[in-house]
Amino acid sequence: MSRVGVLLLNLGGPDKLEDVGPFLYNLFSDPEIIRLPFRWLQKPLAWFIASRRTKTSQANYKQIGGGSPLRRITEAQGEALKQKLGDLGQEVNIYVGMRYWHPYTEEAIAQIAQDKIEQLVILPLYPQFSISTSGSSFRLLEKLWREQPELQPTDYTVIPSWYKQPSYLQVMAELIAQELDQCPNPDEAHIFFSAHGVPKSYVEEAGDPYEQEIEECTALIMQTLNRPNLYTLAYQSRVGPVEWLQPYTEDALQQLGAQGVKDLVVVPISFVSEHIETLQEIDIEYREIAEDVGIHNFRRAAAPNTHPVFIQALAELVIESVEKPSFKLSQAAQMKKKVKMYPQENWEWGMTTSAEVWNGRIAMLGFIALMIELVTGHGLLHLIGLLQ
Ligand SMILES: C=CC1=C(C)c2cc3[nH]c(cc4nc(cc5[nH]c(cc1n2)c(C)c5CCC(=O)O)C(CCC(=O)O)=C4C)c(C)c3C=C
Ligand SMILES: [Fe+2]
Ligand SMILES: [Fe+2]
Repeated sequence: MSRVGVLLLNLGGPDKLEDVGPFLYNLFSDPEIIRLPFRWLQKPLAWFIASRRTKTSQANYKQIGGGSPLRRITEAQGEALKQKLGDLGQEVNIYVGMRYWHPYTEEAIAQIAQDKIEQLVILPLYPQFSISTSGSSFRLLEKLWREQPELQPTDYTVIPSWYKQPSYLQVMAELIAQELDQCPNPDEAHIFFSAHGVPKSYVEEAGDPYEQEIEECTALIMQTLNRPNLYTLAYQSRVGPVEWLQPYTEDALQQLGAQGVKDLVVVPISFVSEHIETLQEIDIEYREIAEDVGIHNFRRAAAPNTHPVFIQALAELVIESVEKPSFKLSQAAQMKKKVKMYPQENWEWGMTTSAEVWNGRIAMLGFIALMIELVTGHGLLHLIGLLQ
């Protein structure tokens, strides 16, 4: 029997307040998070935005105990999954690969090679695909294995997205029902799906399937729940002044308040663990907005975390993917053929470095323009909304 490993991909989060600055720098250095026409601009801009955001972000992390619970929860999910798969007769090693903080994806793949894993299942802990999340992690894996082919396991398979998985839909429905049943009139409470947003251009220009997968997922959860409640889908956590997917959570809450909604169950939909956007943004910021507009019974469905039905869902995904023919990172790219990844690379998944096309003179002029803009606060990046 071959040695099987499961690589859980996740975003990562700062463990303590001092980590917030470097974590934000890593995040904004990712061209799948800030899409710029020039690669050389990425690092200076990441440094600039991270420095400006660190204080606010630290204040938010302070409100949830001084750090992200993401590592702890992801590792607990991994432990529970290993146990569950063992019970089902499938012995596996579990690895956690975070995109922007420890334990980094680089560390995970080094360990996978050291453990001589022959068959690897790559499972992103994002139910829906986005260029900015699973796409970014897949791209990193491709790059790492291209640079160090000796680290690549003999066989691997990717699960690109899994929002239709029946046990996942079931756990989401159960978590919502639990909150509805605490309301005075359970059928009258409004269900409010709050998905993490992405800039609108990701969907409209780069072909990110994220919005469509979120909409489909929401409808499937409502079908599984099978209750008569009205529901809304909105997008949270907008960063910067460019347009993101709409409606924005804060606007939708105000609208529902104005319509006289009193009981609300918020459902975080794009992430499977508690993190800063659930514990701080929803539980503190959005609750305050809701209460101000008269929504007095504001409840939130818990994230699936280590709920046994959720762990069952992950186990089913792994078992199915081991049995099926393997699905490669290049196929994940092909499947999303219209998905444009790095803008610097001519909007393709491949590694053609178009940066070389830009001659030194243009780069130097651009660099001077950036420096002037950072000092004066005026210029093209402010105009197109990349700087505030
Ligand atoms: C499916 C989930 C997520 C999508 C899509 C996503 C896109 C996205 N995020 C930013 C900017 C930030 N994200 C930050 C934290 C953060 N993001 C997600 C998930 C998605 N992001 C999670 C789970 C977390 C939190 C990790 C934790 O610490 O618990 C942050 C840092 C926090 C803050 O300062 O608010 C930023 C910044 C962009 C720009 C983007 C799409 C382009
Ligand atoms: Fe984010
Ligand atoms: Fe946020």
